[in-house]
Amino acid sequence: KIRKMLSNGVCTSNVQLPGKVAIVTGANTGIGKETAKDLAQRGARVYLACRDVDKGELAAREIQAATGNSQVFVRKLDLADTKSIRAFAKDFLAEEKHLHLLINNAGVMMCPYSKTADGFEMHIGVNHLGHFLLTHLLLEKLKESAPSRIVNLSSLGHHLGRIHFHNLQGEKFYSASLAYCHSKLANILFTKELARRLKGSGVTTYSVHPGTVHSELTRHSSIMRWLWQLFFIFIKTPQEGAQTSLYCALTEGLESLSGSHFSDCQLAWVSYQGRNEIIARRLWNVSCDLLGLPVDW
Ligand SMILES: NC(=O)C1=CN([C@@H]2O[C@H](COP(=O)(O)OP(=O)(O)OC[C@H]3O[C@@H](n4cnc5c(N)ncnc54)[C@H](OP(=O)(O)O)[C@@H]3O)[C@@H](O)[C@H]2O)C=CC1
Ligand SMILES: CC1=C(/C=C/C(C)=C/C=C/C(C)=C/C=O)C(C)(C)CCC1
Repeated sequence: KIRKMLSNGVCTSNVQLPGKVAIVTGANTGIGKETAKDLAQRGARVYLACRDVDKGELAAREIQAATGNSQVFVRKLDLADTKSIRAFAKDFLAEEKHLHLLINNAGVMMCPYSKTADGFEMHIGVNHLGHFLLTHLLLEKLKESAPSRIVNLSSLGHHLGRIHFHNLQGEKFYSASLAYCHSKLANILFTKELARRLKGSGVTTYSVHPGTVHSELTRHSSIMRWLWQLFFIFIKTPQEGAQTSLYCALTEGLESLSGSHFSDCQLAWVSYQGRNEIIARRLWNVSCDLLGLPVDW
């Protein structure tokens, strides 16, 4: 009861999604799985974009059984490898005529220093650059399918984040927890800049702090796992953690708030850096440069 009282924010939308197509990244577990389940329950065709297809298949079967929706598919997507991201997008674009919801949910936290296949530091590489490239590759389809939405999972931790352009890959100095926060700030800046560029396109975008949620995110930190267990009463279930993503994906009339940050199904405060349009534009340009993309898309 106490936890229910503390975990504010329930997506109360009754919107049904027959004929709608959604992608949820990192949907084999945690918040992503619950988000995918809810979208499937509403009748959407849901693609679980997972780096481990076997884990994805288990989740898909569970979702199909729970919702009675057989239109739940698993596709391989490793956000730590731009080749995998491009292959995922190519196959999806060949397979589907529409894309109405892109939930950029997958994430890693507090990894020991490591690099993606393309040499990016793991947090910025997976959490920001991977989703940046994925969004780029799917944007035309989202525009063609408008009204459509992109939801980016960020975190309260973005408040501790800074974009150190001279050390974006953590090569000069590295802290596993701060690297996570930097990448979550990048998610917010990406959302803001994307919203600005998408004005009038019918595609809107939102960033989300899901709350503090029981999941596998703490896998790299025994202290975090211990804290989560000790204070379990304050920690949301993945289903509760999915509510703000669902709110942003489904709530009618949210279009004018494109680019905003949400927590507990309401507008949430963003750090000073997270509101800085100059940093947002510079991060956009640097991200395009790193990924070999044109700046205007
Ligand atoms: N839990 C929390 O308290 C909070 C979570 N968030 C954010 O919510 C989002 C979901 O997290 P949560 O459900 O808690 O965490 P989980 O660790 O439970 O789930 C993360 C998902 O991301 C996937 N993933 C990780 N790396 C990659 C990759 N390289 N390519 C594709 N998928 C990948 C994981 O796959 P696999 O199972 O194969 O590892 C898993 O499916 C994250 O973006 C996180 O930052 C924000 C604030 C708080
Ligand atoms: C201070 C405090 C807590 C708060 C933890 C917070 C605020 C964690 C945030 C985690 C994030 C943002 C993770 C992923 O992005 C607990 C553990 C509830 C227990 C009580 C003491």
